[in-house]
Amino acid sequence: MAQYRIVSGSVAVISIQNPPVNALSAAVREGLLLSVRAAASDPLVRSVVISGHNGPFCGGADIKEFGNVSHLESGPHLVEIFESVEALAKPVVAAIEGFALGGGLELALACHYRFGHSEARVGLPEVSLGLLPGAGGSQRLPRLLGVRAALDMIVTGRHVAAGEALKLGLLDRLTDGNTVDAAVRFAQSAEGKPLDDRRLGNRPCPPLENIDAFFEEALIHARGRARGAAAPLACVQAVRGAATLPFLKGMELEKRLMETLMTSGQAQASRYCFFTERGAARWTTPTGARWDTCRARPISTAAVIGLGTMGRGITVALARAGLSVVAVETQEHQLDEAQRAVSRMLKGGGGVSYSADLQAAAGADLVVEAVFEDMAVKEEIFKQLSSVCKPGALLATNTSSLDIDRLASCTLRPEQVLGLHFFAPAHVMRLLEVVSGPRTSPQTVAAAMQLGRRMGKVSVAVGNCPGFVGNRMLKPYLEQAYFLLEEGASPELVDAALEEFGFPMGVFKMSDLSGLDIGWRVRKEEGLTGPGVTADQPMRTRRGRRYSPLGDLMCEEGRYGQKTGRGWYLYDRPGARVARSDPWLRSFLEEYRERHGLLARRIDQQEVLERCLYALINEGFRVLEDGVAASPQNIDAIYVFGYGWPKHRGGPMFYAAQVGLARVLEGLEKYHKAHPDSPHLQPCSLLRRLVASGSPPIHKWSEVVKGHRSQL
Ligand SMILES: CC/C=C\CC(=O)SCCNC(=O)CCNC(=O)[C@H](O)C(C)(C)COP(=O)(O)OP(=O)(O)OC[C@H]1O[C@@H](n2cnc3c(N)ncnc32)[C@H](O)[C@@H]1OP(=O)(O)O
Repeated sequence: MAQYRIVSGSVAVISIQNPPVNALSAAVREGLLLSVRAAASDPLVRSVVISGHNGPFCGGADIKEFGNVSHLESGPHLVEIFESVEALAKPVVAAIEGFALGGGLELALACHYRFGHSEARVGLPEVSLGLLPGAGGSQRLPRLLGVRAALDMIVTGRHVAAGEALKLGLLDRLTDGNTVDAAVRFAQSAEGKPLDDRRLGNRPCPPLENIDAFFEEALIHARGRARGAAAPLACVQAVRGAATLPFLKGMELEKRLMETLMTSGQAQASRYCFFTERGAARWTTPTGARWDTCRARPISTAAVIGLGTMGRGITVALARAGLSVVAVETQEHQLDEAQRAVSRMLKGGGGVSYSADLQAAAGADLVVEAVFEDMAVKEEIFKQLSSVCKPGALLATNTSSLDIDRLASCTLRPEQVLGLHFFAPAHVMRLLEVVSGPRTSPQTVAAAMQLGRRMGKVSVAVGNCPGFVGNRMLKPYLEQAYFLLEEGASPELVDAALEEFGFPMGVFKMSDLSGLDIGWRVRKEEGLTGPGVTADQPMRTRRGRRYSPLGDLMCEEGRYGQKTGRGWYLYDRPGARVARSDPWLRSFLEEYRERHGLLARRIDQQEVLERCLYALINEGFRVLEDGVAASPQNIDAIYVFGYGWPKHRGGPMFYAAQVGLARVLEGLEKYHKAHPDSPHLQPCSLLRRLVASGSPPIHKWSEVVKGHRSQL
């Protein structure tokens, strides 16, 4: 689908037409090539403008076709089309509005001139799909911008705003007006002028000194950031080809690298993440409410109660989304400090007012309570909010694990109570768990989901249970990590295995960063440790299950992690970030093992991964079984956008499918046999049923889940 028309007597305007993002589907590719040929052969046509229909220039290749070889191979290939564009003997101008991304920018690079709207953005984001710019982009961009700037864009995949693109030389001109009209005028002025120098395929790459050393360093840098992803490294190799090989040889290299990436599990996983991120917007809840059947009331004013780290971040996120926010902190000294911190983050006032009085929340459409994790305190606040707030106002808690229903019961409006579980730092992290209880109304969920989108979050609707989805699944993962320490592993060994898998941080470094005292407080609330535990109770057993008191003992020593300068690792000072091994911890673990008659054994990285990840995945199946998450895709979105699960591994449930459900089951059976006192290792019945049904692909799991739901 490409529209072809002649304007101003001599300019062929080819308009890509494939809403919503004008992706280059087989039909578009067919239409584009036919149009280019028509323009080439029509003697009346003296120049060409390529644009996108109804706004965006082009969002790139059609990602939906990638999983389907027959679709991908039908119609002309992008490389062939772009060659025809570049070879055209008449000037071709790309008129870029909205965005030119991936194949869209590669098309623009094949044009002889690029006109952009001042609000447009351009980029080669293929790397985040586990790919490289495989339609000439890796070869043409370095020839236009030079190696450094091109490599940065290709390896990071970042979107570049029009102003920067102009400075880089990626766009030739900008306009604030109608881009197509401006491009048409320009195309006419270029008619008959020589084009050889405008064809990037004809140009050499601008020279670079110490080319070998430059790429050596680029590779090391990319490897350090890639966390096991292959695409960034392939991008470096392809750009090196552009810098060192003639164009056609470089194109051959690009093709070879692309073929390897395209068929890889990593590209499949990254593509899956692209769609799970967007699919989360089509939410459903355990009570049967759906995204397409309820309308959300817009929220324009909000109050945040409690201005600790979370409350401040939430205030910033809400203000940046354009809401007018009143930030409430009853402790005056905290209020002053918070006001300064929020203003710094917002670089000014940003529509936020401050108060020490809960009454200030009276006029808000939404209240987010973000005080510390103490049920009694939260209950008291919800009681007060119920009477202070205007009718219709939504009351949300930012608890990470406490019971939403209990808080709803403290109010006279349980249908307007929900959880908004932000992740720290709340103004940065993409994930938002929108937690509904059995009495939360569909309109309340709809409003929260809409607000999440406004804040630029990946919002996932989940049901209410301890820890919701993310933290519930994290618990068995953490538990296995503690057990591994008891059995002979070190925090360094466990973290190395997880970081090699692709997590930005291993479990113990993560725990030091977020603070060991948070989990300690939750365990005290749950009666697992603290004054409620009697002296006659065995230290390593709770409620008939294996329990590791290691985290509690660390807290009793005042080792809360980075904030105290000591945790699972040692830090130079409280608040410092660089983790060093701590000889104290080694002795502490040795003494602990001796005291409890535990024999340290050799533990390898494979066991670390299988015990920690399979336990987490197993809980994911339970979450599905219970209906707390609506789909495995939602669980994966939570883990990728909130817990650092590497995108190129798709998320825990996708990973389980990729490893093979039968293998995961076998692993869990093996470990449960070795550790029968650890119920999290006992394979859950949904996993067993899926394996018994022949391990269907992930998008078919819901059929097996359906007949199987427990009543929450
Ligand atoms: C030989 C191979 C050569 C080249 C390789 C490539 O070109 S790979 C593709 C490179 N392009 C991209 O990675 C861009 C991906 N898209 C985006 O980043 C955003 O969608 C975009 C374009 C910035 C628009 O964002 P916006 O927030 O406005 O919309 P949204 O993301 O919700 O997307 C709307 C619907 O369009 C679907 N979609 C987006 N891009 C593509 C695409 N390239 N192919 C197919 N479909 C695409 C997206 O899934 C949404 O669908 P929906 O059903 O509504 O969820």
